Amino acid sequence: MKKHVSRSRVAGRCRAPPSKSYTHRAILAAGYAEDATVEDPLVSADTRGTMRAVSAFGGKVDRSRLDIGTLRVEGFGGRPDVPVDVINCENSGTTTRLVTAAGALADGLTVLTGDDSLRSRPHGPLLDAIEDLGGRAESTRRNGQAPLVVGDALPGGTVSMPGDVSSQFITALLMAGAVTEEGIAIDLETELKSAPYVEITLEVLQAFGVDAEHTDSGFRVPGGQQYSPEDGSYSVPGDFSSISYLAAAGAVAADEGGEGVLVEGAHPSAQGDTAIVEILDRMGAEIDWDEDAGELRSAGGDLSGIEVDVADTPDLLPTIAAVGAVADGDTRIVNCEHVRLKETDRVTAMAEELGKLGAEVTEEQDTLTVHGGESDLVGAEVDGRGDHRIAMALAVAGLVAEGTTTISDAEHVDVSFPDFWTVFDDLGATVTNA
Ligand SMILES: O=C(O)C1=C[C@@H](OP(=O)(O)O)[C@@H](O)[C@H](O)C1
Ligand SMILES: C=C(OP(=O)(O)O)C(=O)O
Repeated sequence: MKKHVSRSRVAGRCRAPPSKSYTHRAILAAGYAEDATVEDPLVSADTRGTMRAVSAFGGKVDRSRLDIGTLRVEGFGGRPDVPVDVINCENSGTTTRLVTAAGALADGLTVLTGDDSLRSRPHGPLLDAIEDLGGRAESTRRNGQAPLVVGDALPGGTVSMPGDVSSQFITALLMAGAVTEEGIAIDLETELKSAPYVEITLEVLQAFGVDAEHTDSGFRVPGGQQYSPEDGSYSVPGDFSSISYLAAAGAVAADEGGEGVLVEGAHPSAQGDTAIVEILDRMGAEIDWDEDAGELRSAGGDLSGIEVDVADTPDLLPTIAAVGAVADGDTRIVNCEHVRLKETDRVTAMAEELGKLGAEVTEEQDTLTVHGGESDLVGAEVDGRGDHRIAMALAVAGLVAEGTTTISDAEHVDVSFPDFWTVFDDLGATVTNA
């Protein structure tokens, strides 16, 4: 599906969708539990994958009360059953990694696959770790990519693994490790990238009554634990990766000193992507975050380029690049090599797609520099590359580009922000179907 976005101004109130990262963890944690409700979950293509996995493992996911924001999960209670069929994780890396470790707990084999993008993403270090911990974990093509076959009742133990490919490997092992006999200790061989996502995991584990902790060399979770949330329920906060597009829209296309874009549901949490507030502020946008009210207001200003380190916040790269294309001077996005391992290589994707709009961009392996203000952006046909974040970031650039920008693969917003186009339109963006 293609969407046309024409140059427009935005303003008004909107609501952040619930966090994808918290929702995945809460649904799987509820699966590990006997019984739990997840309040305000994100229901999107990716989180439906995690729901399917919990069902495949013998849990029951009751969606009948989603109209009031409640997802009821009757868990499989500890070790999962052996699924009767292959689990299709579609486009979701989080589902794949978290379910790989869960499947390794079962007394049999679980087979996981996904779409073309997912089947090109790396899982090797997680598979090696599971093997080292006494389980079975193989890639059918022996290239570390899905389809994957995992199982054989992972007993746990201590394992060394790199931390610079995906933090989801750590999250997966911590969540599964809690129900192993021996627990799991992870020694990191490299620096940890995307570290705040492991903090999200620790926060959710704690809310489900599971102990896990940092160690000098990595993380540790004792075995033999039971998942059980206080009061039987867990409530999901708003998603700051999704908020980044709304705040960025305000920064590039809401009048300075005006009402701006006001995002509700923006409460503080462990999400590293709350850094978007400080980043847009440093770039010169008018940003006010009322943390108690959970309201973030963003309006325009004289934007200028800055240097941003995305080691902890890979999902912000497309947003920052889009704003950088509008700002004066260079925006240098450093430490971004791991952003090449997402739904698509987002470093190349943003360099090439912003280039089609007339931006000058220099791509290096670990750095993306957007030379803003060199020339005005001009609407063009751009490719969403089957990647929700590329499509949404290009929509932000489309607000400023002269004329009309046509974005392909626009339906992929369903992965993390299903209402994106409606919310964008309600804020005043001129969006039409192609
Ligand atoms: O654990 C999570 O919820 C996520 C971790 C990050 O991935 P990596 O740890 O692979 O960088 C992030 O990019 C992804 O969107 C969600
Ligand atoms: C990379 C992402 O998610 P996942 O790894 O779950 O596919 C994302 O949402 O940007």
